[in-house]
Amino acid sequence: MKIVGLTGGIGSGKTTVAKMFAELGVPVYNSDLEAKKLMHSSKTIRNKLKILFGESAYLDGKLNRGYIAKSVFNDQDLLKALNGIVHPAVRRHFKKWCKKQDHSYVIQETALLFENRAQDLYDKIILVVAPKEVRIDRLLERDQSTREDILARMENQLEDKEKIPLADFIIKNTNLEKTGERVTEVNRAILDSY
Ligand SMILES: CC(C)(COP(=O)(O)OP(=O)(O)OC[C@H]1O[C@@H](n2cnc3c(N)ncnc32)[C@H](O)[C@@H]1O)[C@@H](O)C(=O)NCCC(=O)NCCS
Ligand SMILES: Nc1ncnc2c1ncn2[C@@H]1O[C@H](COP(=O)(O)OP(=O)(O)OP(=O)(O)O)[C@@H](O)[C@H]1O
Repeated sequence: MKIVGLTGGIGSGKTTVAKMFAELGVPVYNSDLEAKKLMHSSKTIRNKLKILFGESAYLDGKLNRGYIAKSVFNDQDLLKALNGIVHPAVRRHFKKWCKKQDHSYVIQETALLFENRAQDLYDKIILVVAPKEVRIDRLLERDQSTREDILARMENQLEDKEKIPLADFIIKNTNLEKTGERVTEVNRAILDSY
């Protein structure tokens, strides 16, 4: 079974594109979602996060996302420490998940693929792109975040122009119908390449 990475900057439309692949029968692993589940369910991770962020890491037993986000996206060392706790656990969990899938390829949706220099873990890499201002507008509409919050996350991610030469397939996501057509095309190209 081949492993395909699906990445893109914040608000590019990774999850939207991942759902389109899932509709074509491709098993999809959402790293953001699974990371959060692990941060909730793993006692080891909970304890490490409490040491790093104090008791405020959890609020009423639930991950205090707002507090953690505010802390890490303005502090590189803290962000590195958080990534160092969460990312290895996600990698282990993903490997186990893969063993349960039955398809010629699976997709791992992950925001920080190139940032983590994880290219070698994948057989193919799909990059979702959209203009920065479009991404910001989408996020302002979707979340309660401010422009400043969004820019702080973007600053911890590579620019599209740095990622484009490193990807096998680019999906430009500005028009949903065209994105759907491109997803069908990329799925076919991946199936034909094995
Ligand atoms: C800081 C947290 C609590 C904020 O939660 P929140 O629900 O607001 O955001 P969510 O996880 O849905 O991420 C939304 C987007 O933010 C960006 N983002 C998230 N984590 C990071 C990070 N470590 N570095 C840069 N950008 C990030 C990505 O574009 C991501 O798609 C959360 O993102 C987190 O726990 N991050 C650390 C784990 C991680 O790196 N996850 C991403 C890949 S495994
Ligand atoms: N082509 C599009 N046209 C209009 N809206 C879109 C399009 N693609 C995605 N959206 C909307 O933009 C927002 C961001 O999309 P999505 O959640 O798929 O991005 P993401 O890259 O997974 O985001 P994040 O990095 O925050 O996880 C969502 O509200 C989604 O419905």
